[in-house]
Amino acid sequence: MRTVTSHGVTLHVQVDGPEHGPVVMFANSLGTDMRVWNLLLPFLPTGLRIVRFDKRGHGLSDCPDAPYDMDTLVSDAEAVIDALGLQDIAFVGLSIGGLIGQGLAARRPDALRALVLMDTAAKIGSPEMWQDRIAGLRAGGIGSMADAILDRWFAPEMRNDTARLAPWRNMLTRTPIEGYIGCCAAIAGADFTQSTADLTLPVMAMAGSEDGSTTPEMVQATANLCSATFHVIPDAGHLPCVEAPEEVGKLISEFLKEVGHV
Ligand SMILES: O=C(O)CC1=CCC(=O)O1
Repeated sequence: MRTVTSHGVTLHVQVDGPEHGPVVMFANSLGTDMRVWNLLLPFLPTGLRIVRFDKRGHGLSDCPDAPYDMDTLVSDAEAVIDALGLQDIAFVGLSIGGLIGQGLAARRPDALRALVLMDTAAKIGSPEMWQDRIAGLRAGGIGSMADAILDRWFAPEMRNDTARLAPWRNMLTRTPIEGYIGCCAAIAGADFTQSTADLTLPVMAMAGSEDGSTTPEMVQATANLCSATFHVIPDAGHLPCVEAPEEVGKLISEFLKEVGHV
């Protein structure tokens, strides 16, 4: 376990693999922490230097009061890159993590060599939708919305498997409310349509066929913006790295080979 400080906020960082291995850096989604990648990692090539961090307000990172903005979340990822001296990074971003990845690719073309956009888009939802969610969270807490959120996260087979679902429900409902709301506010204000259209690095995008949050159509529209290849993961929702880790691992491994990262 390591820590990096960004704007006075301590971020929890985990680095695994050989010091000089090709770097793959991950950014997780709203209401999850870096453990969302645990099932996927065994399906990636050996010898990678795997860098994960908990974005502010999530996991073991500090949780300042809401609201946050996307510029700050991108700066947090940049602080991790600079503190660890990372270069030639293949960045994998899930949902809000994919927004962070798009912002980072535009801001730090010197540091990123490839981007994987997983169940994300250049713009997710509308500011009104996020303000409504924030109002609901302030009124009833995350628990009051957990069923609706899990319906978007997972396809029916996993949703109906109480034991398999339990750790993810617990991860979601144990997310600090300020951290969750802070990130909702950041998503509400983020629109990378223009800068993502200007990206020149290789990008691969994917979406779970049953994703109720960033639908395959939304993800494909963002893939088209930046000439990314696009894949649909059958029978998976918003977190295909959890529901279909082997298939996601195969796609990422092939992409890393295609771009000469491994
Ligand atoms: O809760 C959702 O709708 C899923 C989601 C949207 C952005 C994110 O990171 O997760």
